[in-house]
Amino acid sequence: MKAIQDCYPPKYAHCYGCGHGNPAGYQLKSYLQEGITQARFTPGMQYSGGVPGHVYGGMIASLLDCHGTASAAAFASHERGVAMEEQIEPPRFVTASLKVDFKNPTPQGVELLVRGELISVEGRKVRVALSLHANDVVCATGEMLAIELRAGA
Ligand SMILES: CCCCCCCCCCCC(=O)SCCNC(=O)CCNC(=O)[C@H](O)C(C)(C)COP(=O)(O)OP(=O)(O)OC[C@H]1O[C@@H](n2cnc3c(N)ncnc32)[C@H](O)[C@@H]1OP(=O)(O)O
Repeated sequence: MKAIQDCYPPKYAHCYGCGHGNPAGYQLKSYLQEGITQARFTPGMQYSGGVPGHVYGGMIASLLDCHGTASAAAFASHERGVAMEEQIEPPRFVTASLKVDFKNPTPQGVELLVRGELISVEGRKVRVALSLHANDVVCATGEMLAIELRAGA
């Protein structure tokens, strides 16, 4: 199955978190299946937070950020009745607002699961509920407002 980010054309594939054309980035891969988006990622040990053994909060926020915009593009496409991979120019969403709640420490050295669920689509605005899990524990939740860029932007 093709990842949502792998549908981004090369000129939009340089995002540090999710661009498949950025060899120094995370190259996050998100998938839409049965109405839910999911991504899996294991941060390197250099992304240590202040407490030994815990992941840095900025890393967690960036995973929610990149998974959220990918989710918004996939959800909006689905609402329009077309899959991401069927489009030459899929919709481009950027983060206007991202709220993160850190619920539990996120352990290092563990594969993290990031999930997204559609809250609403209102014109160019897509709201996505996000969560990040480690060992089946919810470590963070979030809510994103993603905005579709205007044509030609
Ligand atoms: C093909 C694959 C590509 C793939 C591309 C790959 C992208 C990967 C992105 C990774 C995630 C990121 O880090 S993205 C990078 C971080 N984000 C950014 O740099 C975005 C910076 N901000 C902007 O460029 C701009 O503010 C935009 C594009 C978000 C919105 O500007 P605009 O297009 O002029 O739209 P504007 O009229 O202002 O707003 C539209 C509607 O949204 C509302 N709105 C706007 N901002 C907010 C806000 N913060 N909180 C609440 N509501 C807001 C407005 O009230 C309005 O509602 P109403 O009046 O219509 O009701």
